[in-house]
Amino acid sequence: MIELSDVRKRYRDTTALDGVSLTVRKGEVFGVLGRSGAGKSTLLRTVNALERPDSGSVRVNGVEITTLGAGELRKTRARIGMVFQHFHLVRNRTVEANVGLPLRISGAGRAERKARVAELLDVVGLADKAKAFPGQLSGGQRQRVAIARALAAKPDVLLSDEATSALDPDTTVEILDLLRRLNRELGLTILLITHELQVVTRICDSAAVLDGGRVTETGRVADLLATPGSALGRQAFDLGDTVTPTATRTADITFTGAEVGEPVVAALVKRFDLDVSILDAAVQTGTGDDGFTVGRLRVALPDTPVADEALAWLVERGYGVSTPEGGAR
Ligand SMILES: Nc1ncnc2c1ncn2[C@@H]1O[C@H](COP(=O)(O)OP(=O)(O)OP(=O)(O)O)[C@@H](O)[C@H]1O
Repeated sequence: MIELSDVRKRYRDTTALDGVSLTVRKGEVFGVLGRSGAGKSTLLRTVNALERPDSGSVRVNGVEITTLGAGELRKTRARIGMVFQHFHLVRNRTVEANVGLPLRISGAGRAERKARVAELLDVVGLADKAKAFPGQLSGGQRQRVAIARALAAKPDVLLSDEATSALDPDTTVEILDLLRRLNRELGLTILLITHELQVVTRICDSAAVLDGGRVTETGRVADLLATPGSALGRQAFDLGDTVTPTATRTADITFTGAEVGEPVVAALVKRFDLDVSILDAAVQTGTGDDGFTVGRLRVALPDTPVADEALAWLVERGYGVSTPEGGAR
């Protein structure tokens, strides 16, 4: 659906994108996670052709957009919706006028506009706010209006530029869940950029971590979380700097949905007669890939050959085992 291949972009002495390749499949929610300055906005702007990369290929729906002329570009852009951190609504227009704006621009008649706007406001849960002005709405409601407007032209792709960064935690969750629902119900492909890990773990099927203009890891979110040594997993399971008692070793055991209920510590104690202490634990659940649960447990074990054997046994059974520094065992 969206395919970037070796995309490079420099601004004078700054390399914003340094050979970015990634694939967003049709119908998925894909998150690009990165710190400020990582290149996220530049990446998003290359996808809707607001920015032309210096080199590399950007394909949207099979169309190479880096070489399109103005007319073709307008057509392609019409199939791409966009939402922003600060909503960008027209203040002195009502909610319904804001949502109907793209339809007015594309020349839709009054009756068609009215029907479509009513439908869109219903979808985002704001049917009762049609006559309100943006200034009378909460941040979350404004973002719903912006989402309705982005959907007006029935795009195949929605690009989200930090859509929840200006919202409080509860409203963030509401907007994320709305995006997820739109993805499911409309089959909408969503590419979002964010610096918030929670956005990725909560609604994304797949993700890429962007650092210094490079993709440092990419894949399905559940797989990235389950992979020992992944940066996403390290951030998500922030197990901290737990002190290892002397004469023991520390191991991180990562488990996925199917294994969550298994008493792994009890198994180690019983089967290997080991003295195991739980130092820390965290679980991540997401709606990506129709729901996943991945957990990580930090344990202290005696530094003995039996402990080696026990950890190898866990690996054989499909658990991820790593040292807390992040290196895979
Ligand atoms: N128009 C521009 N001119 C010069 N430098 C730019 C321009 N746009 C971006 N940059 C630089 O490119 C790098 C990547 O910027 P970009 O805005 O893509 O990062 P970002 O991850 O979106 O950051 P943020 O989350 O702070 O918006 C930064 O070093 C930035 O200063």
